[in-house]
This record gives sequence, C-alpha cells and structure tokens, in this order.
Amino acid sequence: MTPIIAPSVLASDFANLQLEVEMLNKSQADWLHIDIMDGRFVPNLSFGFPVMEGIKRYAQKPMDVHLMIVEPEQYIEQFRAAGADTITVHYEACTHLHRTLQQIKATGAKAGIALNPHTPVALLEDVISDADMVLLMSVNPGFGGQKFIENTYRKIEALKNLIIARNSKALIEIDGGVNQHNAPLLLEKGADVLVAGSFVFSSADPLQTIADLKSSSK
Ligand SMILES: O=C(CO)[C@@H](O)[C@H](O)COP(=O)(O)O
Repeated sequence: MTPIIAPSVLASDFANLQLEVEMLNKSQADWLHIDIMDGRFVPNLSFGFPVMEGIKRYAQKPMDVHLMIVEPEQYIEQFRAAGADTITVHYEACTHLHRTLQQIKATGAKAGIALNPHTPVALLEDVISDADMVLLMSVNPGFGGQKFIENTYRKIEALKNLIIARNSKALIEIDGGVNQHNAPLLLEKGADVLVAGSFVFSSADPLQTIADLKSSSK
C-alpha cells in the first residue's frame, strides 16, 4: 500500500504561504499537515484561525490539523469551520478523551489521537475503536527539525497489534524527524501516514522529495 504523505506546513516559508500551498497542490502530497501550538501544551506558538483560513483558501487537499493545545474541546467546531478535515487532539491534553472524539466526529471531521513520545500505546486500549487515526510523535512536540526518536518503531508495532486486536480501522500517523532514510522501516512496521516538515521544505526540490517519500516501499 502506498503511504499517505502529509507535509507539515509549519516548516514552509510563511512569507510565501500561498506559493507553498500551490506547490503542495501540484505535488504528490495527499494531505496538508497543520500544526497548532498554544505556548501552554508545548513551549512554542505557531498560528491560529486566520492563517489556517488563508491556507484553506488555496489548498486543494485535505487539511490534517494537529492540535498541540490544552483544552482542545473549546475550539473543535472553530477548527472544523476553518477547514479541518481531520482533527487530532493529544491524549495528554484531554481529561474526557472519549467525549472529545465524539465531539470531533459530530462536526463531520475525522478524529485523531496524538501520543507524546513518553506515553504508552497501551493507554489507548479502551478508546482505539473510537479513533480514525493515532498520531505517534516521533520527536517531542513543539518544534520542527528535531532528531527522530528510535523507540517509535517499537511503538508502531505495539499500536498495530492493538488496532488488530480491537478490530479498529485507525490509521497510524508518524510525526517528527521523518525522512527518506527512516520512511521504509516506518512503513514496514505499520505506519500509514508520514508527516514531514523540514525534510520536505528544506530540500532543494520539495516536489521531488515528496515524490520520493510517496514511493518509499512498505
Ligand atoms: O508536530 C510537529 C512538531 O511539534 C511536527 O509536525 C513537525 O512540524 C514535523 O517537522 P519535522 O520534524 O518533519 O521537521
């Protein structure tokens, strides 16, 4: 199966955002990955609704929105209205995760759960069948351009086993430090979606880099 490729707009040139989005429209990218940071859940700020709406105006592909914010349930409907197709909330940020997943689905968006590198996959046992996707952070969230954490491979295997055991249809998304070297093993272990920020946008030829990731073998 070919992977879903979701370039992270966080690493794009914000001074030329329209051009960056148009480049992604032309590319083999499947989704646009949108990182929202609040300076509380993570020690960084990214952007909010006006920028997201600007991206949506030009984007011809689904928007995969990753909320690195506390109390995400306060903003679900607004993110959906701003164009989110998938909304992923952090396990660590949700007191009532099951309720928040239903809230996301009620808007018509797909519902994802993100896990920080230190959070065990086993904690998803009772909620995996309610998730459309699980995002495994393969760096500590908050910044692009960090080094991939190798323990992610083991977590993908554990998550895949849980998904099979619970008859879940959840996709496995990997986010952080993804590149052409680790992509084949990530896919072999069971990843379905690869997020890549700096690897795509810092490359000399982002269109070719996206095509290379897309053709990574499983
Ligand atoms: O969620 C995040 C960072 O918190 C990621 O989406 C990064 O933006 C991925 O960037 P690279 O590690 O690929 O540069």
